[in-house]
Amino acid sequence: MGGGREDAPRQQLPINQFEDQILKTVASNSVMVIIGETGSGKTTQLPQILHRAGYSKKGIIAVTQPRRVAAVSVARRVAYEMGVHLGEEVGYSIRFEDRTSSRTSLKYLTDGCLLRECLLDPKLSQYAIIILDEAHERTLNTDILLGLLKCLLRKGEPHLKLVITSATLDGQRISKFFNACPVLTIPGKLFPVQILYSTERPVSCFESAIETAIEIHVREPPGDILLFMTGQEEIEKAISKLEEKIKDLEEGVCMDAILLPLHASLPPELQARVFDLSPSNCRRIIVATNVAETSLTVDGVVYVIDPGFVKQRHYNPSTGMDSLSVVQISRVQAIQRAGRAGRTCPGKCYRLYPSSVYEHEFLPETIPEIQRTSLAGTVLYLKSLELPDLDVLDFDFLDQPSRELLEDALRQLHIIEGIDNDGNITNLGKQMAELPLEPSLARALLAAEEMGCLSQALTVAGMLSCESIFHHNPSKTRTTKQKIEVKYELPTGNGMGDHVQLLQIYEEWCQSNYSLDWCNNRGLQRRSMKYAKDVRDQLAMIMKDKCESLKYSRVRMDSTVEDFRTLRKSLCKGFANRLAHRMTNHNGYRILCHQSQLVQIHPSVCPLEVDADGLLPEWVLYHELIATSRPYIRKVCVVDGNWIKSVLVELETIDIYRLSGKGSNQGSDQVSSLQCRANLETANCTQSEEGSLSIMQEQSKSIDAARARFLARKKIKTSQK
Ligand SMILES: Nc1ncnc2c1ncn2[C@@H]1O[C@H](COP(=O)(O)OP(=O)(O)OP(=O)(O)O)[C@@H](O)[C@H]1O
Repeated sequence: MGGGREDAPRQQLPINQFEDQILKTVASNSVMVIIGETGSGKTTQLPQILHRAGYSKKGIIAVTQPRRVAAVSVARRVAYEMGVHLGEEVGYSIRFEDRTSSRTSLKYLTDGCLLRECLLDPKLSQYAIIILDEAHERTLNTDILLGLLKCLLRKGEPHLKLVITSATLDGQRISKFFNACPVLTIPGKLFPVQILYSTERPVSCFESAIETAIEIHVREPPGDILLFMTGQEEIEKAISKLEEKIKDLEEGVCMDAILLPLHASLPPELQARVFDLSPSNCRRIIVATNVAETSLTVDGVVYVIDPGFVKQRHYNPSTGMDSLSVVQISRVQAIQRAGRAGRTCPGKCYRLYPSSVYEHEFLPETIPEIQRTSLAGTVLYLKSLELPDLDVLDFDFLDQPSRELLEDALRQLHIIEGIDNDGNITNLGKQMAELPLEPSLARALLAAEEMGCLSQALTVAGMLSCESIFHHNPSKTRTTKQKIEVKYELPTGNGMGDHVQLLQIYEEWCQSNYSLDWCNNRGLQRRSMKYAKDVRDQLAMIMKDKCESLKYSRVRMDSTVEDFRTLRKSLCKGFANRLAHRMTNHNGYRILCHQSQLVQIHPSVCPLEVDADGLLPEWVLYHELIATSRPYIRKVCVVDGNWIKSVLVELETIDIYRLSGKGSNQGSDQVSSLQCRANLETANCTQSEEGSLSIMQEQSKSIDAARARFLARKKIKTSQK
């Protein structure tokens, strides 16, 4: 097999038995779908098959992955199999990290990276073949790529071929989307996985997961365990619980254990630890979120524990609110999870739910992200491509997002000046789309460049890009200070909010020469700070290419109150769509852009200035509006009402009909902008628990509606069968 390393099982991988058939189909078609079981070799072998057949002489073979961890680990594996150095013939490209060279012929990259490349080269001329891998995940980016590539191939790009692969996707539906392209189904996998169901749903899934892990550890033969949890906090809790329980086990009753977390906000070097082989006579227990669900082969994993839940973000366009809720996984996800076992030897998957739940309660597929996320970035992106026949509202998506989501995106973009009154992309909008940031943050950077505070804005963008720089939520830090051993207080943001505080923290850290001790003594995670620095450096490079004011992008260490003020003004430009106004007599806020939202400042926000009556600032902007136990705004910055006057006028005049290219209308769709005005005028009414409750109810109704729409589509499909 090529000039790379030989190992028997690799030759036996099911996909390698279909080499001739795959090559014949690719040769005579521009698009094809390959459905093969988990572990059949789609991700690692298919690109090598095409490479051996000479396709990489015509251009690069690209393989997209929805997740960064997968792109990196699979590229590493394929480089190893081919016996080449990573970054040369085989490389990867993820946001803020490119490990490819002019010799690269197999390139693993995240779907987001490929989308960015389309901006610079809409014909993707350097590629011979694009493999859209893990299409079943239905990430927003993969869905956009499906539509764009369809558009590109329809125009007849003879140099380009497309292969869509999945273990569990409905191949016929994709085939129909691509004019009945051929579907090749590859049966079989290398090793069997035994599925074990619980007889009933446990009272506590968490406890049951811990017990199952301990039981496997005590009773089952050697082999690593992969346990799925819903988020970082739960993972940390599970690891300390497992630690306790393992310590309590009698000596000699079982082998040693190594506990490893795996989640997206873990820095790459710690993520990579799960791919190291375990020392002999030692069992690794990997506790992971769904980042470990697809694509990954963690050599040594024999046992998978699947509690059947996942944390899912859901955006409601009528409230502008994101909710992060724990929901049941889909059957596709359950299959993927089980597929993490049985890759290098036979395995077992413990499903902590009965088979009836799997059959009757789980959705067949995951609701596509495009139907449950804010589409401002997507719409801006599509508009920036300026394809002559592309109408964003009628873009050919595999599953159409709701009209409400698309119109919400247009409204957001108009407020931050990314599109004009007729819905056309502005020059600013084009520049925003070129930055690898969400539109609001991109707009704020551009405004900062104009106002002379680019250095500060770059720092804030870097700091906002990490999940949390604090070892713990700062509100908790204050109460458990003794435990965390915080020796020095952090800067406070001078009452102006989180953005200023983040800037002050970074500048002080910079003064300490990026010292580890400085972080430790202040309860900060050095890794997150380092990540913020890397992102800041990358953004500074990008801005340097875009404009000539690099002198401003070097880290300033001495920002003054005047600089804080300019920074806050520039943030107003980007976050004009995320402004909140305090109610007259108490500290509840109303969201401006979305029909009288009532929200509160999240406890994690740094202390804001209060007036003599104990009232918080009148105007704030926020980074996140999220429904947890109640609707909260997080990452908040104090602004001056005088800076946002033009936004308030703008909000009154938005004409959604015109924005969506349907001419002008003075009718009902203006209601929401007028509502914003009404919100301001009636801002003296009191916020009540019912207010919060009704928002939560609204949110859950919206999740239900998305689910119902999804199921309706499934029903139609079944009845057509
Ligand atoms: N890092 C690795 N270490 C050991 N074996 C590996 C590794 N990566 C892949 N393999 C072997 O190659 C097989 C095929 O992996 P590959 O990722 O190509 O499958 P796949 O069909 O893409 O699976 P999935 O649908 O789960 O992504 C694995 O089952 C395993 O036997």
